[in-house]
Amino acid sequence: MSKEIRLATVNEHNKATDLWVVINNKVYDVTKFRLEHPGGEDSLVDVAGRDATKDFIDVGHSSEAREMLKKYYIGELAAADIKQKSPISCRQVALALGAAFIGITLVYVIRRGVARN
Ligand code: HEM
Repeated sequence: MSKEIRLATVNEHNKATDLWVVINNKVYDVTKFRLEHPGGEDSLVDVAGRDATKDFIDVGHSSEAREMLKKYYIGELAAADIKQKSPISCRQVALALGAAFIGITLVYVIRRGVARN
């Protein structure tokens, strides 16, 4: 089993010469990579010791960049530090409301049609 790393531990590795980041609940040591990073050293130092998932995704990194991550993988973020997603997403609520609205409208239209005849 892969090693579980606490977020508090990741937070300690927050400088250029000791640089860990979390991306998609996986922990990476990019201390050496920072000097080779095509997006510059600073963008990595800015997120040192913390969750960089959003920053990494926002840049729109290539599949090559995502593939490179494997090289720097050191472990999984501890389960206790993983934010649980709400079981019901906003999208599901919107879909359910949309379906209910269409259903009610259909019943109304059909009933009016039946009443006319
Ligand atoms: C930690 C793992 C990371 C790896 C392995 C990585 C790798 C790369 C690679 C290979 C590129 C070249 C373009 C591409 O192939 O997409 C790139 C560009 C870039 N990266 Fe990263 N990156 C990482 C994290 C980050 C983070 C956390 C940020 C932002 C805070 C960032 C910001 C950028 C920027 C601004 C560019 C330049 C984009 C451009 O000029 O088009 N990267 N990165």
